[in-house]
Amino acid sequence: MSKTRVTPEEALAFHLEPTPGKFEVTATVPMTTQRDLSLAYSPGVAVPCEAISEDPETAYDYTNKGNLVAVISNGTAVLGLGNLGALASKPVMEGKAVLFKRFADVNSIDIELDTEDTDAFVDAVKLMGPTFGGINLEDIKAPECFIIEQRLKEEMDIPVFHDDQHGTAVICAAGLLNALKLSNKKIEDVRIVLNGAGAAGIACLELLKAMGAKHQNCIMCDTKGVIYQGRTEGMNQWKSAHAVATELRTLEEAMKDADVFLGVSVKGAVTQDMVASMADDPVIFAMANPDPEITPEDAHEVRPDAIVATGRSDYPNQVNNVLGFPYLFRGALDINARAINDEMKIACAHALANLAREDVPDEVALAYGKNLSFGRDYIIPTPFDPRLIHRVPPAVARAGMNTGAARRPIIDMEAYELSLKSRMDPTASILRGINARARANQARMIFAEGDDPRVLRAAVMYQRAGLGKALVVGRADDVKAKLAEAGLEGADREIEVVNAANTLHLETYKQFLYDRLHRRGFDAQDIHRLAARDRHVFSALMLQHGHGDGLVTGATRKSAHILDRINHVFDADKDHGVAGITALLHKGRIVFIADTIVNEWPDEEDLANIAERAATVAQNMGLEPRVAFVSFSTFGYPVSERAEKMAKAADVLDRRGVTFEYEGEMTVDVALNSRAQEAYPFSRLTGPANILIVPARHSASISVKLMQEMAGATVIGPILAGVDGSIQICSTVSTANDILNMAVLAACKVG
Ligand SMILES: NC(=O)C1=CN([C@@H]2O[C@H](COP(=O)(O)OP(=O)(O)OC[C@H]3O[C@@H](n4cnc5c(N)ncnc54)[C@H](OP(=O)(O)O)[C@@H]3O)[C@@H](O)[C@H]2O)C=CC1
Ligand SMILES: CC(=O)C(=O)O
Ligand SMILES: [Mg+2]
Repeated sequence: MSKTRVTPEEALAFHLEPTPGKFEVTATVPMTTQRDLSLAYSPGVAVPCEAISEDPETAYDYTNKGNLVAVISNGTAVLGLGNLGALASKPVMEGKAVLFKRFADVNSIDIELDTEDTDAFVDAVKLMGPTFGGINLEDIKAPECFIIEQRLKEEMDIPVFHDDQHGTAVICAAGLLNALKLSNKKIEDVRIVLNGAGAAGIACLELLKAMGAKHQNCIMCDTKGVIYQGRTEGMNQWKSAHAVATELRTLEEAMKDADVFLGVSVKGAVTQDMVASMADDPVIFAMANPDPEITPEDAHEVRPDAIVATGRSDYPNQVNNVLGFPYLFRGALDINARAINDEMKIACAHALANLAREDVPDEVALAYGKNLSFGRDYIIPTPFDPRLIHRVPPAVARAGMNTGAARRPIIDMEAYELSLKSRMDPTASILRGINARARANQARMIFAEGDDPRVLRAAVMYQRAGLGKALVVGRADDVKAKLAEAGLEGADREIEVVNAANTLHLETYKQFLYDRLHRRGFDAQDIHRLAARDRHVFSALMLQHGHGDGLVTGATRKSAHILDRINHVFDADKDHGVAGITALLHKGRIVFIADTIVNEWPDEEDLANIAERAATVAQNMGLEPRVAFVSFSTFGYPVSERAEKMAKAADVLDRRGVTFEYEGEMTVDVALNSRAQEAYPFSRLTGPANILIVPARHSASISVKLMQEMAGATVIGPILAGVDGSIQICSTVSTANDILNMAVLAACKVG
């Protein structure tokens, strides 16, 4: 993994632009009309106020309390930079707030308290209790942080969690579980040296001991060296609890033959000589921020056998509490927890450790520019792993419910996990319904491109998810080798590998193709080549003959090429009413755009066909279709012959007597915005359109790609509709997950 260098200028510009700081507050309710104002403010607001006064628990229903966390600091231990004071800690606290939002959809606000007085700090936070669903304490130095957290926990009825203590401890434990697994060592046996006896250090050692590390095997150091029994200088009760009977006095002495070094102290506290003196296969977590106790380069130079982690995002193995606090709070908030207890933290550590041992999704590889698989450079999931949001909070919530921390236990855990998926990824809720249908259908899915690792992984996922049988077209030895390379050794035995050499049907396929193509310029030799050597044609022939129920292809070749090949076997063209429909998912909304693949320049009859196809797809995906024929004019103004066909397409549908809603022609804003639609009371649309029929393929392509690039919309499709066989064509940039989604669509026969 290459180091991403950030210059000081870039860092300042990032915080300055586009507006100073890192977030703003936006309203979730309409605030436009007089009526909105009457509801949001006086007099309407009085009603929830009285309801909460009568029953305080309803604050979780009528206010944002249940999803609002305060990140609170006094700036006495800002990262590893020391006591910079409350104001200077604000960039870190704003940063934590946006991490809460980005990774777990927790709303969060930073609060910097200008005091080093423990009582004043506790009083201030306590008084804020009604506002928040949880309190995340941050960068408060030890030992005051222990007193502050303890008192607030006792005196408040919402989770109070000092991130530098417990967030760090959870991640450190998760990473260590996996690092020890890789170096074949047991936590009960290893000698651990921890440098930095502050907030993070004390909590890390406490959790590791709760998970099996032996007191006598753990040496803790601070600025004065080893914390041994009998030491008096620079001590406090929290350090004393970890003092051991030992002759060792310095970090250097302690490091000799140690199996594990954990650094939560300051930059450069560890030397190469110290690392060189460690036991075989040493584990080094240099977690000080922003600069570690020793860089991975320096550690590896003297100990190539070391497993090294840091707190930074620009090295492999980022052991940083960003993997913990968003998900711990998500799980805790979702059960309206009274506290985050040890069981919830340990459940979080195990969920993280287990996730790192699983196959890594392509989205993660794309974000990091590298394929990751469990090993010395990947012992802990990366922050951009999309599975974290639906794997970690349920583990935390379950542990909270089992230990009495929940005010409102979750009844249906499966539904909860699905809601977490859709919370961060709007595709998930739509895919949920069709996934269930696909599972019920148990379709035999043909994956045409068995030489592509993404396709192979999608095929294995399809089968392992219980969606049906995966039939992979490819060479058996190649499939086996590529699966092993992708970390799926032996999975070739689960799927069925099919090819022209092992099928019993090649002659039947060839005869079919010959009958279809011999008057279109194909001789017997061409037919043999197509049937036996072209996997798209071969796969289409399998589907045509009922030797599979659906087909997914397109990951390796452009869609025009694929469509041409499929047309050798099926009538997948404009003249047979086939259309390509692309679903765009953005901000919890789904809009279909058509035609994105088949009709280059459709006339009004074609446009009406496309609308019918798109309506069927929408219905098959559980939506009530509302079609808008879009252009640059609305109901004849401005006048242009280019827009005429869009208005005429609606007339064609009138004649056909279709039963879904449609209207046109109109501009995209009128189509999508109910307020803009108010200017056209005669319109037959009862709400914003969810299907946009565009004038030509180029406008479809431009719209889809613009939404994808500018707005970050999720794209599904193009979904091929109207073919006499369930075929889906994915794109060459598809991830394994995208390919799996297309297989699910094919299994549901949405087209
Ligand atoms: N990767 C991650 O996720 C996280 C990393 N951290 C990092 O851990 C470090 C400590 O944070 P935190 O615990 O909150 O801070 P604290 O101020 O609570 O504790 C700092 C501790 O480090 C010790 N220390 C300072 N300098 C040295 C040194 N040269 N050698 C040995 N010990 C030293 C101090 O010793 P003494 O008691 O003698 O003063 C103190 O015990 C920071 O660098 C922070 O960025 C923290 C949280 C999360
Ligand atoms: C990561 C973090 O919380 C710290 O370094 O303080
Ligand atoms: Mg911190």
